[in-house]
Amino acid sequence: MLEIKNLTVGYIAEPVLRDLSVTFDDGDVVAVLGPNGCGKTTLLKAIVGLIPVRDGKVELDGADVTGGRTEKLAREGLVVSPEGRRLFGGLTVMENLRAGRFTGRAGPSIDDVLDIFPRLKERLDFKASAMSGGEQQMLAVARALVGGPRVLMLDEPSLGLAPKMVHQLFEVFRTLANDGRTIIIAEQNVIEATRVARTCHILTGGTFRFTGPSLTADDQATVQRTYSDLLALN
Ligand SMILES: Nc1ncnc2c1ncn2[C@@H]1O[C@H](COP(=O)(O)OP(=O)(O)OP(=O)(O)O)[C@@H](O)[C@H]1O
Repeated sequence: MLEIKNLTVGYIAEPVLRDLSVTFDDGDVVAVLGPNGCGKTTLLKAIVGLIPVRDGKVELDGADVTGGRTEKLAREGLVVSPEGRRLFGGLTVMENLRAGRFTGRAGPSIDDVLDIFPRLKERLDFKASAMSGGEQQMLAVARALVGGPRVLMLDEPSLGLAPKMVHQLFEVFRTLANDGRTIIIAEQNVIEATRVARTCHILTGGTFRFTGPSLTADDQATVQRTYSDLLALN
């Protein structure tokens, strides 16, 4: 279980996140929804120690991991697949996947992951930088998966993907959660995110303004309507 307690984070005087608290349960698929610049990336970065926490705590199974080293947290199972992919552009697909195993954690094998993304199987010797944006997105997720994450956080995974691919990728997230992983999807694509998530949080003004289930079509409509209403207010 990943718990965020009274988190305050910022870059300059004015914080981006203020006194934000949330619990991410094992095996849940969670959407963190919000408009450009609301702080979704900031939240994920703060969880994995990429930016300093001003106040509050990050706890993994009750242990305080606030401000931990990103690499060490990945070995403990907290992994972010960042927006903009951040792959090793000069390395091949296979080399990128091998690099993802640095965590030493048990998880899907490279072959397992290639079965999920057959497109990558056909491009194992391609340099990451020579692939399309969508293919790079798949590789970023695949590389995170071979690290055996317990909590996999994805920053805008739909970015640059064709709608059909977004749909397929989000179905993969649902499957991954079935074996106990927590999947946290930071997204602006509210329609796809609400379809796959079980819990949705809406982030505006530095904190979560709405939290709700996303299990039925009615729930999903409620989240989507609330999201539009909150955006209209800001
Ligand atoms: N390195 C930085 N230095 C100063 N301010 C920053 C920095 N990174 C982000 N910010 C600011 O923090 C706020 C939150 O940014 P963040 O990237 O977390 O938003 P986001 O919700 O992920 O947005 P998007 O959906 O556009 O990626 C924005 O106002 C942004 O300008």
